[in-house]
Amino acid sequence: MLPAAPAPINPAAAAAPAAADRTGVVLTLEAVGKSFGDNHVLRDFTLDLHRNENVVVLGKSGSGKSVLVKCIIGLLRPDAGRITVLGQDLATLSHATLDELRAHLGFLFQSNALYDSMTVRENLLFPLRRQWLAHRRAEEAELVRQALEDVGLADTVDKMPAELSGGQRKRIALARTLILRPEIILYDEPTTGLDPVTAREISGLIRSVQQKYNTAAFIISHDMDCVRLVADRVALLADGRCYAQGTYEELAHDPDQRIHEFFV
Ligand SMILES: Nc1ncnc2c1ncn2[C@@H]1O[C@H](COP(=O)(O)OP(=O)(O)OP(=O)(O)O)[C@@H](O)[C@H]1O
Repeated sequence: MLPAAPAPINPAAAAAPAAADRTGVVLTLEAVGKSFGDNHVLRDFTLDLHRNENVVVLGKSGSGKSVLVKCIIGLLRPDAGRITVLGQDLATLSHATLDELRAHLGFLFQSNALYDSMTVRENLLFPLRRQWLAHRRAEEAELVRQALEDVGLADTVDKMPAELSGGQRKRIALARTLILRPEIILYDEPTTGLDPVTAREISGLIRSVQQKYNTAAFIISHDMDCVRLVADRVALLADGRCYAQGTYEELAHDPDQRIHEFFV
């Protein structure tokens, strides 16, 4: 069971799992290229993500992080290279198969994308019903309870999003993602707009989710405190490629100026 929020994050609990099983590759980006006219946003971008691994992609504004995420979820088609998600080459998939594959991916958007006119319970039920998991109807209440407990907000089930704080809305958005038990979660700037304490709690929660569900996460973040807390590996996107990758500590001590400037 995950620690109830908003318990202070224990740095030890937020550390990388010591004996994590990282044998399986769940996402492969091989020499991915994407241009818009003369704007060559991605050129030869290569990166792997393993099961139970959190990879954070760093990059300057406009470097192509969102384009990369859109390519991974099949909203944009790369001009070059190959993207394999859970063993499936995206370029070969029909719309229907791509939709099925997306059911194994969770997204946490910067905006949270909660439905304001729905209660927390209805927000959580929405993805279940959209995925036509009708056979699970009997379990729905339990799934909602478990997902809310995972994010430490079991008592908010009948509230409206407008009644919640920014940090609570982020947690509910994560609960809504977790309810489908995704194998990979994509986080887009998960701590943007939150105060430092709440941001740290969300970072701890990202770690807790990883440890409880063995999920892999592909995380876009500018918040270096979040990066330090959640990343097993950091990849730097520059000039359209994976300019450098390593642990937070490795990159933080790299003398290369282009890497160093993110860590000062
Ligand atoms: N649909 C599109 N059509 C044309 N150009 C696009 C499109 N989507 C993105 N771009 C361009 O691709 C480049 C990278 O954009 P992207 O949004 O991926 O940057 P980012 O790294 O996510 O930036 P930020 O950190 O500011 O969100 C930008 O020059 C942008 O104008």
